[in-house]
Order: sequence, then C-alpha cells, then structure tokens
Amino acid sequence: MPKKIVVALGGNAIATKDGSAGAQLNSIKQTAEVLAQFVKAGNQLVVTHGNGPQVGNLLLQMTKGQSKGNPPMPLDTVGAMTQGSIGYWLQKSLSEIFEKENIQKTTATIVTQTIVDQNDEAFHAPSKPIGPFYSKAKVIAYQKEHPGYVFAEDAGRGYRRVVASPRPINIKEAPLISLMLENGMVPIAAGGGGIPVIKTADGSLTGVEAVIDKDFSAAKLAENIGADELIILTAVDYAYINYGKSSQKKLGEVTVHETMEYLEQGQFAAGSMLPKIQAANDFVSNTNGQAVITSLKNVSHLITGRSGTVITN
Ligand SMILES: Nc1ncnc2c1ncn2[C@@H]1O[C@H](COP(=O)(O)OP(=O)(O)O)[C@@H](O)[C@H]1O
Ligand SMILES: NC(=O)OP(=O)(O)O
Repeated sequence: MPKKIVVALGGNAIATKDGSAGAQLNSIKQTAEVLAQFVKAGNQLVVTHGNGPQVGNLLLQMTKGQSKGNPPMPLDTVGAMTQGSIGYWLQKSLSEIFEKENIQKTTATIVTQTIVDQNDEAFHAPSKPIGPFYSKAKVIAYQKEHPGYVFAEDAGRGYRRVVASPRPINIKEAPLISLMLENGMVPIAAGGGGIPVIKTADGSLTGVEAVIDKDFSAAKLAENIGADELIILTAVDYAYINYGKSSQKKLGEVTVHETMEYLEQGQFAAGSMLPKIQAANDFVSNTNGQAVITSLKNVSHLITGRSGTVITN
C-alpha cells in the first residue's frame, strides 16, 4: 500500500573523499536513482538530508578567505547555503530521472527553518560533528588558532569540530511541504536539520549558531505532516548491539521499549547511531508510525518487503 514517507539521508552518504561539487553531484545522482524507487512504487516522498561534512567544509573555506569586510557567515546562514547546494544537486538529479523515465512528478527544494528553544541546554554543550576528521595532533594545532572551537572524538573515526545541536520543536514550513505532497510533488526539505531559529519575544524568528541533527528534524517533520514512515538511510544495513565486537548482533524488528533498554546499556554511539535511534523512537512514540534504519544499498529490499532495523510501538 502506498505510504507517506520521509527519508533522511546522511551527510556522509553525500560527501565523497573528493569534496568537489562534481564529485558530490555524482554521488547524489546515484542516491537519487535509489530514492526514485520510493516514488515509482507509488509512495508520497519527502527527502531530507544531512550537511555535517558540508557545513564544516564551507566554514573552513570561509575562514581561510576572510577579511574585515568579508567575514565568515554565521552557522544559520552557512546551514541555509548547504540546503541550497545539496538541495540543488538532489533536485537536479531527481528531476532528470523523472523526465527520463516519464514519471509525472516535480521536485523542489524548500529553504526550511527549524524552530528550537533558546534555553535548550545543548547551546552550552556542543555535540554535533561538522567538517573533516582530524588527528589529535591537528586538533591541538587548530585549537591554538581558534581557541573557541570544541573538538570531540567521532565514533572511533577521528576527531571533528563539534557545535551546538538543539532539538527541533517545529518545522516552520511543514504546512507548505504538506501542500506540495498533496499536489504530487517531491519536496526536498529540512536539509541539514533545517536552519536553526528561535522565536523572539515579538514572535519573529531569529537564526542561531547551531547545526540541528537531521535525524531529529526528519522525525519532527514526519510527525508534523502526518507521515506513515520515517526511513533513516546511512552507511550500515542495520543498527547493531555490541557494534564492532565479535558478539555484534543486528537488530531486525524491534519495539521502542526494546530499543530503550539497549539505549540504557549504551549500545549506540553518541553523535552517530544514538540520535538515529532516539529520532526513530520519538517518531514512533508520537505517531504510532513505523521507523526504519538501513543503508541506501538496502532500499530495494525495503521496497519489496521488510528489511533493515524496523522500529514499531
Ligand atoms: N550500534 C551501532 N550500530 C550500527 N552502527 C553504529 C552503531 N554505533 C555507531 N555506529 C556507526 O554509526 C554510523 C552512522 O552514523 P553517521 O555516520 O553519523 O550517520 P550519517 O549517515 O547520518 O552521516 C554507522 O556507519 C556506524 O559506523
Ligand atoms: N545536520 C546533520 O545532521 O548532518 P549529518 O547527517 O551530516 O551529521
């Protein structure tokens, strides 16, 4: 039965070792072929994506080229810029497939704002990894240059700069995204978790220095638009317990209750699998829908049957 699906794509699934626009576009072209399968199967689809590598890389480029009259942009603006660039690559790739395969769909990227709480504790505890991986020695050198920067170890893969990552409260453009779906479009929205904004006393929205986790924003967007399913696509086919150990065991069909127990045991690494499990649990608990965590290459199995880590109530 056709469903309303929100797919969240990992920023690391888009970024390539070669960070050029051409290389990222090529990688996204292959991703779009996979995403189009959801549409061909008759589903309503919203695509959201990460920007962790891209937002950090763009900031590095700006820092290098800065001058008094040409300062680096704040993180809300850099986030918006990556929504534009990654959205453009996705939109172009999906449109080309729709045209080539005569699929009666259009797609467009929505510059999306995500409302967060200005008192969120996360503003005092940077946790979201952005940009490239560094060695310990490089981190020490970097911190001399930029004393305000905070770095953290990222799931055994090296050190990365970390920034504040408050939880989304609401997706400002959710009603527009619903309208697009009702009119047969494929929205690309809440990229990079959405542009982080707070509500000020007069009710207006102001951008803040943060990068929101796209898994939490995808879950909130899925909730806001009444989606049936949240699908988080990353590098692994399943979430595992005892990950990386000889006793590693994949999680197939699990309940929120079971994942909560694994969570308490510390089975999921902070900054990588942990937010995915938490976001999936939030969506399932708040909506009674279903969440799936799997890899891009496993999507064909997902479309024909059940595959990956499937979380239900
Ligand atoms: N328990 C776990 N099960 C599966 N993967 C895990 C687990 N703990 C940590 N990971 C790591 O989390 C990664 C996914 O997180 P991340 O790379 O941040 O995702 P994204 O695709 O959103 O960029 C996996 O590729 C894996 O290396
Ligand atoms: N914003 C965000 O969550 O990006 P990644 O998925 O790349 O970490």
